[in-house]
Amino acid sequence: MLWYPGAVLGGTLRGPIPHPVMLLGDSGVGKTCFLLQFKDGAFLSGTFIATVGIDFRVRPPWLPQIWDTERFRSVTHAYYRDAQALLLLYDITSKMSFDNIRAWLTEIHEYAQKDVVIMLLGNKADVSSERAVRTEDGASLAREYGVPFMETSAKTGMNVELAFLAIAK
Ligand SMILES: Nc1nc2c(ncn2[C@@H]2O[C@H](COP(=O)(O)OP(=O)(O)OP(=O)(O)O)[C@@H](O)[C@H]2O)c(=O)[nH]1
Repeated sequence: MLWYPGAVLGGTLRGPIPHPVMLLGDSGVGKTCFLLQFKDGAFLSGTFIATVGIDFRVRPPWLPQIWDTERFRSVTHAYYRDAQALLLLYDITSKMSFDNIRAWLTEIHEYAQKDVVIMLLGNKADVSSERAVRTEDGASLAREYGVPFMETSAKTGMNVELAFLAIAK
């Protein structure tokens, strides 16, 4: 466990976080935004996020222990081994991203440590008009795999800090 310095987190969260935490999930589910929301409460939309994404690829100094896995695809499996906690995201407006969760979990069980802490997150919960995955379906899949679940929004910040707190327990 380590304590993240306030400068890294911003906001109010101070506490032990498993080291390291990885964010997983299909492209576009909101991993980068989720991380940014956690880091400083900011939400970036549209094209600007692509620019930010380039910085993520070289892992900025303020982000030493949290890896945005999509950007490190080629070495992902090695990183799985070191992860103590995984946040697995799908997009509630994308049925495909939800359907792919089973494949992600298979990969996790194959490569991650046996005692890794996993949490399933249905992100973009603020876009209720375009919802394609029911909350019950997310909860039921999570039950099937024995992992905790909640819906989040990297845009409004809903449950973002809570998710990191939950995996820190
Ligand atoms: N409405 C809404 N949009 C979101 C949310 N999270 C992310 N987005 C948008 O979804 C798009 C993809 O977000 P990213 O954070 O780049 O997704 P990613 O999972 O990092 O995608 P890759 O980098 O391709 O792996 C962006 O246009 C974001 O603005 C959310 O909670 N609500």
